[in-house]
Amino acid sequence: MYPSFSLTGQNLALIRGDRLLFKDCIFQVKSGQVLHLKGPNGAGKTSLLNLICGLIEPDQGQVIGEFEDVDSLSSWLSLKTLYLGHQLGIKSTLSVYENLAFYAALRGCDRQQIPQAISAVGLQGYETQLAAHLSQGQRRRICLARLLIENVPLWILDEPFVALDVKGQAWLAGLIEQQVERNGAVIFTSHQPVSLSIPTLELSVGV
Ligand SMILES: Nc1ncnc2c1ncn2[C@@H]1O[C@H](COP(=O)(O)OP(=O)(O)OP(=O)(O)O)[C@@H](O)[C@H]1O
Repeated sequence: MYPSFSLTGQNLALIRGDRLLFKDCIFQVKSGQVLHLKGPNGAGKTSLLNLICGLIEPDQGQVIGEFEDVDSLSSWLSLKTLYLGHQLGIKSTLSVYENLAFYAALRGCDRQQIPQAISAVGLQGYETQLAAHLSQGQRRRICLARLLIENVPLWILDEPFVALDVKGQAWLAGLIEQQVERNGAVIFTSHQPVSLSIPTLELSVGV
């Protein structure tokens, strides 16, 4: 079980280019919770995820974190968060295994978990295939295998269900539920309805 934590967005406003994407945006997600960000294309969901991760600064308001063991929110986020964005972060010239070994080394994780993770995402038999030669859904699965290798309490997932088949979507929903059972938290965006068997917080992003 992960130690308890919370992230709170207080009266956030964000301008990108010359457009106000959102203002007076308030949210809270605690360990053991799931937050689904909703809104039409261009509403600012990815921008809000970037803001929560500290990659961009709000024009107003702030994100406050409560957590143990780490002295600043930026340190906590870099150690305790896995952010899987639209860009999969997969290197085409590396194999499935090598892509995951790269992230395991980066995060100081045990490589021995990689074969099991590859199998769990349905890529057994593809270990030595270059990512360039895989389908979009299979490339997405490499990226999702990181959830099984990097043992962190907060998952931030931007459209994680895209390109997954029906079975893959159900598998990912189950993985999110397991993360919550471990006292982790998940913030995700999805244009598709997502059926989770646990209560889900929702936030509509936009002005
Ligand atoms: N660096 C930037 N400079 C200027 N405008 C930006 C920048 N980044 C994003 N935007 C604009 O902010 C708006 C919101 O983008 P964002 O990606 O956050 O939307 P979204 O809700 O995630 O959309 P989608 O559902 O299509 O993924 C868009 O109009 C986009 O063009």
